[in-house]
Amino acid sequence: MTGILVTGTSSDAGKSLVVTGLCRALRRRGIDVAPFKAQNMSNNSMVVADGEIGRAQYLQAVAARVEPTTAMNPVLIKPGTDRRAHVVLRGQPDGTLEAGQYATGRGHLAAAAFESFRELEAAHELVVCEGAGSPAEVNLRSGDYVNMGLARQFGMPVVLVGDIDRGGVLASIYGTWALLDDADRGLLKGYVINKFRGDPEVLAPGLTRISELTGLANFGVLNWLEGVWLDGEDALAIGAWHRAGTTPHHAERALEVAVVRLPRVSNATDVDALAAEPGVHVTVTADPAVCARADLLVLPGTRATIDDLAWLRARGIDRVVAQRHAAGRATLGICGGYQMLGKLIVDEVEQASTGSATGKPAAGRSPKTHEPVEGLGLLPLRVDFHPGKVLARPTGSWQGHQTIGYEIHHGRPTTLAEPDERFLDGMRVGPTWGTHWHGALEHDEFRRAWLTRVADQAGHPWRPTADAPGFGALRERMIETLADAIEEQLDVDALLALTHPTPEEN
Ligand SMILES: NC(=O)CC[C@H](N)C(=O)O
Repeated sequence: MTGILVTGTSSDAGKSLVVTGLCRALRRRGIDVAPFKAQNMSNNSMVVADGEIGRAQYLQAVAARVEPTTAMNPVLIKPGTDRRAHVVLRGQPDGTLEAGQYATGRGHLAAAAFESFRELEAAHELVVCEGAGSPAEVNLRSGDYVNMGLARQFGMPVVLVGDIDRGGVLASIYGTWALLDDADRGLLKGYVINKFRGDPEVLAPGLTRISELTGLANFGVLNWLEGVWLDGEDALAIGAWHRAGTTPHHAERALEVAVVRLPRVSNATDVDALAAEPGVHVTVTADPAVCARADLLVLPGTRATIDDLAWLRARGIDRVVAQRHAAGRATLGICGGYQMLGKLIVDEVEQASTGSATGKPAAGRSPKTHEPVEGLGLLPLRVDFHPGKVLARPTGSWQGHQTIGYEIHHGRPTTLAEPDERFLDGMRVGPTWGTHWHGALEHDEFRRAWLTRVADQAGHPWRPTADAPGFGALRERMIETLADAIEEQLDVDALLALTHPTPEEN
C-alpha cells in the first residue's frame, strides 16, 4: 500500500493544510512523497507542464519537492453558475457538469482519477491524498471517487481532520464515523483536531470519549497556526502576510492597493505577492470610493469577463477606472481584468456557458448574449473568445526584469494601435496596464521594479525594502513552519505506520 487519505469533517477543516505539511515533513524524512486530490472544486488554478491543476495541489507538490503534474489533481471543477461547472480533466477543458449530474454523471472522471492515482503510486514511495468536502456526505457516496470511494478502490487508510474552531468537532467526528457503512468505516483509522486554541487538558476527556466510542486513534491536536495559510481554494482569501508579521512595517503611509472583488473572480492569488511586499497594503473591495483612493487599482482575473464587466458598471467602478486613467493614477488588469480595459469583447463562448443556465442575462448585460460588448476603452485591445483554451507558461521581461507567468483564458487579444509601452504580453497606456499573464508578480525583481514605477505614477515615496525576503522565500518559510507543527503536534510515526500495515492487519 502506498497511499493515505486525509479527509475532513467539513470543507475548510484543514485537509489541504495537513496534506501540505505532511508532504514536507515526510520529504524531510527522506520519503519520496507526492500529493493527490482526485477532484478539486476551485477557481484558483495553476498551469503546470501538462496542463491546469488546482492551486492547492501545486503548492503541495512544492512542499513535497516534486514536479507538479496533472496526475496530482486529475479532475478540477471550476464553478460557473449555481447549477453548472466547468470540468478540467487531466489539465484540459472537458465540457461542463450540471448540478443534476453531480451524483451520477462522473463515471469517466472517476476512471481517470483512479488511473492518475496508479500513475503516482508507481512513480513515488507514498501518495498523500486529500479528500473533498466530507465523507459524511453519504448522499454522494455512490458516485464518490475522492473520499471513501477512493480509499475503498485502493484499500487506503483514512484520517479525518476536524475543525474545532467552528465548533461541534466531537459530534462531527462521531457523526462521520457513525454515518459510514461498515466497509468504509473499516478504513477510517483515526482523527486529527485542527485549529485548536486553549488548554489541551480541557479537550482531552472529549477525545478519550470519542476514541472509546469509535475505536478511532487520536493522531494529535494541531494548534491554530497564526501566520500560516495556504493558497486558498477560496477565490479571495488574500494571504495575510502582514498580519503574520512576516514583513516589517514601514514608517510612511503604505502604498495602498485595492483589488476589485469581482463576483466571478479567478486566480486572485496574483495579488498575494503584492500583499507580501513591505510597505504595501492590499484591500479587496467592491467600494468605488476605496477603488478611487488607492494608489494602485487591480482588476483581477474572472471566469466571466462580460458578466463581471456589467457588474463593475452597475457599481460605478467603470467611472472610477476612467477617472483614474485621466488623473494619471495606476490601474492593472490581469487576464479577465485586462480584457475589460480594452475596446471590444466578442464572446460567443463564455457567456453561452455562464449565462444561459439561469435562463436570463445577468443584471445590466445585453440580453443578446453573442453581441459584441464595449470594454472600458482605455487600452487599444480587441478580445475574441475562442472555444479552445490558452494554457501556457510564458517567460518574458519588462524593462530588463525577467519574469514567468501562466495563462488560462479563452479570449484572444488583438492590438488595435501602438500602446505607449509593451508590458509582458500586454500593454500600458498612460497609467493603465494590462496583461493576460497570471503569476508574473511573484517574481521579486520584476514586482519591485514595477511597483516602483507605480509608486512614481501615484506620487508615492514607496521603494522596495533592502534585503526584504522574496515571495518564494516567504512561502518556503511558511511551509517549513507548517511541517514543524505537524512533526511536533501530530504522531507522524503512527500515520506512517498506517501505510505499512503489519501482516495480521493485512
Ligand atoms: N483567468 C482569466 O481571467 C480568464 C479570463 C477570461 N474568462 C477568459 O477565459 O478569457
